[in-house]
Parts: sequence; structure tokens; C-alpha cells
Amino acid sequence: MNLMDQTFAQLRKEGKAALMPFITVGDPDVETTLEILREVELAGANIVELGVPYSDPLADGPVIQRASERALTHHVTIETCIEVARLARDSGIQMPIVLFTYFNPVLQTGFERFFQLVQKAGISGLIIPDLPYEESEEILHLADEANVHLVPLVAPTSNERIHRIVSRARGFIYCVSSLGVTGERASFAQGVDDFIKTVKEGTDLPVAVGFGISSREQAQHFAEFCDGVVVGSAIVRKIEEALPLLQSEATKEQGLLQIRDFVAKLRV
Ligand SMILES: O=P(O)(O)OC[C@@H](O)[C@@H](O)c1c[nH]c2ccccc12
Repeated sequence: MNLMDQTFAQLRKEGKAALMPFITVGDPDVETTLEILREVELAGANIVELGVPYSDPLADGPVIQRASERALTHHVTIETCIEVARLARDSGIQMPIVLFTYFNPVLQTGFERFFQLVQKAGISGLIIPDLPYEESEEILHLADEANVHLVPLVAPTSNERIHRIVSRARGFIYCVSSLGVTGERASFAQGVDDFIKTVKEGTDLPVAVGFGISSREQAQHFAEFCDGVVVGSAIVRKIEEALPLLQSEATKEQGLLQIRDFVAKLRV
């Protein structure tokens, strides 16, 4: 069984939603990413999205773009990110890991090598926001063979496509709360809750929501009817704010603690 399925099943029994942080690998550096992963798990995160930094991130807002830029100065590649997942596993991190990457780095790695590495690293899921529909059949097949869930994104504008997308989803369904790019939002468009509830009615798979969630109140609101809540930019911003602390050995612990405290507050 895929580890992600076990996590969602356990949380469902407890009547809880998964807290799912997104962090960019290599921000500020690979070693610190591993430390942040540990803090995030200690804070109560249930599943983590590991973001592959990319130079042309279509759907990323400014906060995650800046994180990518910082990571890319250390030449962090998709293979580095997969290796970080493997190291996280080896160092005892237990939460399931979802690799979040644009399609081009996957293409460049080559499907065969990519899925071999992903499987060996113990990665549970894969999100590729710009995966072209024509390629998705082949990727889905390879992912199934590697026991990795290819998680689809659905947006309020997906309309009639929702049914088709949901019918071949694996792991969970990621509902994008809003259009545009990632980033914290003070409020959500009307109809978001109904959109998510409609998706939920059409599937037995867990349904998670992301895009714009940055506060405990917002997380709490969505946790009432979603199986998972993704928080990206708000956490990545915390990491950015903690950079001066993280960059000196004398204050690193303090920086890590700030990140842990922030994530712990999102745990509802
Ligand atoms: O940053 P936010 O607004 O909390 O949104 C989640 C998010 O960062 C993560 O899931 C994500 C990062 N890049 C994306 C591109 C498309 C969809 C989702 C994402």
C-alpha cells in the first residue's frame, strides 16, 4: 500500500484533515531543507509537498518564485530534490512525500530514470501542474508501475473536465481554491466551498485544497469539509523571514523553531 493512502485512512478515522506544507527544495540550501522537513513533521504536518525549483514557474507567485531563485543559485536540480526525499526517509522522516515539479525537468531526466529514482527514494506522490493531457496517459501508467500516485489539480474553471480528471485520479485530488498564481490571500472567491464539495461528491478519494491559505482560521475553515489543506507561500515566506537566522550556526536553531511554531499553529 502507498504510504499516502495509509496516512489519509488514519486521519479519516480520527476525523482530521491532513496538514500539507509545501516547501521549495534548496531554499536556502539542501541541508537546511532536510532540517526544515524535520521541524515541519514535528509541528504536526502529515504530508509534505517538496517543490522542485524551476526557472519558469507558470503558476507560482512571487514568494515561491523567490524561493526557487535562491535554490537555483545552488544548482538544485530535480535529481537533487529526489535525493533530498531519499535522505529524509533515511534520516527517519515518516510523513509521505509528494514531489511537486513542472513537466520539463521530468522530460529532461527521461521517464525511465525519473521513475526509477522516485521509486527508490520512497516518494509517495507526484504533482505536475503543467503536464500536457497527451502525455498524462503514459505518465500515469509509469507512475502506477512505480507505486507513486499521480495527483491531479482541479480548478473551479475545470467544469466538465472535473469528472474526467477525477475518474483517473490517484492518491488525492488537489482542488485549487483560486485562479491565478500561488500566494496568500485575505479572502476566497465565493463558490469555492461549493466547488470543493462538488468534487468531493464525485469521488471516494481524499480531496485537498490549496492556493492562498495562510492562517489558522483559513486552515480551520477548509479542514471542516476537506481531507487536506495545503499551505505553501505562507510557510515559504516564514522561511524567507528566518533566513538571517538560518544562515548563521549560532542562530540556526532559533530560525528553525520559528518555522516549526508557525506550522504548528496551522495544525487544527
Ligand atoms: O502557496 P499557496 O498559495 O499556499 O499555494 C500552494 C502551493 O504553493 C503549492 O501547492 C504550489 C506551488 N506551486 C504550484 C503551482 C500550481 C499549483 C500549486 C502549487
